[in-house]
Amino acid sequence: MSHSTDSTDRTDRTDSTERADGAPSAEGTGVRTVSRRRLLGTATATGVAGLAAGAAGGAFGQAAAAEPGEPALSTLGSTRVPFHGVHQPGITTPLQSRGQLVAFDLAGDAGRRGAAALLRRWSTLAAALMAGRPDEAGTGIADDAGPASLTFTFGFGPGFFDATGLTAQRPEALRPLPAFSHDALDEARSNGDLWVQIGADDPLVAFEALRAVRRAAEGTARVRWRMAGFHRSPGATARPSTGRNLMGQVDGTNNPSPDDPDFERHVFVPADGEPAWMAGGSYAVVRRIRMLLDDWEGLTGEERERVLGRRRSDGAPLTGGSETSPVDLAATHPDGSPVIPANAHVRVTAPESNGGATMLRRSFSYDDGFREDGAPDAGLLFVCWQADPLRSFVTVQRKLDRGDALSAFVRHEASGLFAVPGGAAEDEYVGQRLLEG
Ligand SMILES: C=CC1=C(C)c2cc3[nH]c(cc4nc(cc5[nH]c(cc1n2)c(C)c5CCC(=O)O)C(CCC(=O)O)=C4C)c(C)c3C=C
Ligand SMILES: [Fe+2]
Repeated sequence: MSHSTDSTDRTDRTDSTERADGAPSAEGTGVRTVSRRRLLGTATATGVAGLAAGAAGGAFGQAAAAEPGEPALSTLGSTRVPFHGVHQPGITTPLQSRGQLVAFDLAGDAGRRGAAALLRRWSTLAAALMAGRPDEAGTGIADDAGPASLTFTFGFGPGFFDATGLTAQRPEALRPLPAFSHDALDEARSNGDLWVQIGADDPLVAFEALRAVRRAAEGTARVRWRMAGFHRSPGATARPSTGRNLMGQVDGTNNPSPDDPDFERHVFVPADGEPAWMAGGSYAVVRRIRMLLDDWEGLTGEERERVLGRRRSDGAPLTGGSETSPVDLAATHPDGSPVIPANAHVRVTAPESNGGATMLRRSFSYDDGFREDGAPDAGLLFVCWQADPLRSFVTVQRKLDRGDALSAFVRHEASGLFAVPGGAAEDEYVGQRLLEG
């Protein structure tokens, strides 16, 4: 575990107001274009950022060059992430500003053949849209935009295996999550046979992608639930920095980094792991966690910081230093009380408090308006990735359930656990090793 940069939501995106011909762009148009020289420079920058992820088999962005005589797309729009690879995209890809999470249930007569055909269609579609090729079956929602770092990530829920006659292939790690005492789960918005995570740096691109996966599923699977999330827009801050959640906290600091020697082991199923079709894959835990924002905002700034164990202003631990300084869990005040309170969220969740349990958190915020009682229906679409959910998420969530100061201000309202197979090779579709194995 490193206390270094957060690999998931920091990226070397270059903001430029130069036009394709090198002249500065018109003030106030909001359009950002880049010169070819700048574009290549940016491609290198994003490539370097991506190589860390790429070394872990993750995705990296590439800025697309414009056709001669055509204005270049902005770096933001033209950045694309490869679909094929050892791991699926959307796990180590820097977190995009828009997320669409959608779960499907297979139709009763779909069976293994129907499921295989669907995964083949989805993979073809994802590869095309992520490369910036238009969806011929669509209505052109995102016609003017580049792929904007679009990613698709496909997963299987526990029910998928019975529905396709592949019960014997169901991973041991996909056992249903235990009930936690603070859960208030809505079954209609939980679980599902299939799960698709879509990320993009443009809302229209993300929405078109959602429409496309839904259209391709027609007759084979129907939508069970859908959740839309967001994260800070690239370029919104003076320099790339860890984003904040809707409680105002810097969130993501202590994520494991692809540079950590243990990263692969913690996040991905090894090449010789079980079951064999999950090699290079990962398990995603998805939790819709509503924040009790009115209660939270009723606390003083100091109280909020003690709930978390970090400063609001810059995310530094209460034991001092900067955002990336190690959290000193042993530090005490002169009266002997711990500087990081016993029930502070960062103490309860730290790997040191959980026998080394580690997960990669890659969550979106959500805002679904107001509930009937007037309270905000907003919070975190918590998504975490790990090689072993029992060892990682379940261990930490059990501990949170027993005594986490943050728990008084959140409600877990929906839940899912999905087996996300490894990435598809060039001549493969996602899940082929399971469905044709
Ligand atoms: C079971 C796992 C976790 C759940 C559920 C969870 C919910 C949750 N977390 C925040 C905000 C923050 N969490 C932070 C750190 C952190 N959280 C978890 C796990 C879960 N969080 C871990 C493993 C860690 C890292 C611990 C460490 O190694 O120090 C932080 C601090 C900044 C950071 O490191 O990311 C914040 C902020 C919310 C709001 C939330 C539910 C809505
Ligand atoms: Fe947390």
